[in-house]
Amino acid sequence: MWQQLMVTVDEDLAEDVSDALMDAGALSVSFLDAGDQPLFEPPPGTTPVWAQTRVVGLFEEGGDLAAIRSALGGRFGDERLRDWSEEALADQVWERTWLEHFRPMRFGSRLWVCPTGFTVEDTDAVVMSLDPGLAFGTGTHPTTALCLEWLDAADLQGASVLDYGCGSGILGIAAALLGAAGVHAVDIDPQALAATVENARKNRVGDRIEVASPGGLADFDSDIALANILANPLMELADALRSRVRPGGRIVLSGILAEQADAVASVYARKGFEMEPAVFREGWVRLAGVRRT
Ligand SMILES: C[S@@+](CC[C@H](N)C(=O)[O-])C[C@H]1O[C@@H](n2cnc3c(N)ncnc32)[C@H](O)[C@@H]1O
Repeated sequence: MWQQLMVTVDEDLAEDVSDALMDAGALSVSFLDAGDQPLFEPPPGTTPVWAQTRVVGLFEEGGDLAAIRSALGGRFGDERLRDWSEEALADQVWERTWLEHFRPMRFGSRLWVCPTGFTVEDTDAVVMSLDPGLAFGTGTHPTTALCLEWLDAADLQGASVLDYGCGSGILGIAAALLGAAGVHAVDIDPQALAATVENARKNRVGDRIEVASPGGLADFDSDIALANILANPLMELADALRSRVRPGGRIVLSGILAEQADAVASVYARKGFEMEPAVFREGWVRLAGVRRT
């Protein structure tokens, strides 16, 4: 058994209360919209913000939740911590719980990502079955979705693809299912490489996907390199990624916040890529470009 401790706070206090719950021994902390209060109208290109957040700490059975409540009240003020509640939870596999809310999703015109056990009633569909394990990449994040839509619209027949920062392997596997002849999938996280191998096997493209850590990457030139990481590592990796894209080949970058798009695009333009206009979604950006010949 486990126990959950929940409290509603104003949005600006949520991070501090989360840190305090972790310091008090929480195994994880998550944020929920606190319910029916109005959503602030988000300015274009930014992520919506809720006025109040329900902060949920997960603890092992037997922890003294009353003492934790009292300590947080003393630190932040009881009046700022509203609607405390506690709940006992039965044992379950936590990293899989979210899969209950994961449903088939379509990206572009024909590419679908489906949790194991679901089917898609569309005869033209290209369907990826996905269990991300502990690695990032289900298609629910806007940056992954932007890359999947780019792949759906591209001609990948016979292409050589690099998936740099592969996470669950979602982008490389999508490329293989859409016709790529070979994919190199790279990550610094061994769990991501393990998830990619397993997901590639499940989607019957294991023979076309090679996984490696950045230092173990084989010598090759790709037609397309995808990297959904974050703006700073993408700028640091510009030379390494350029060296993996053949002249005339394409680069697709995401994990970039809207306000970082110009900086990342100009680094890649300086490295010899003809950059296209950025595509924006929910405060995130996808950049794409062609390596000049
Ligand atoms: C945001 S996730 C993207 C996962 C997946 N490609 C997607 O689009 O959903 C970023 C991944 O990049 C990996 N990563 C971060 N920095 C890296 C680096 N310098 N080299 C290789 N992988 C890196 C992380 O471990 C993580 O799995």
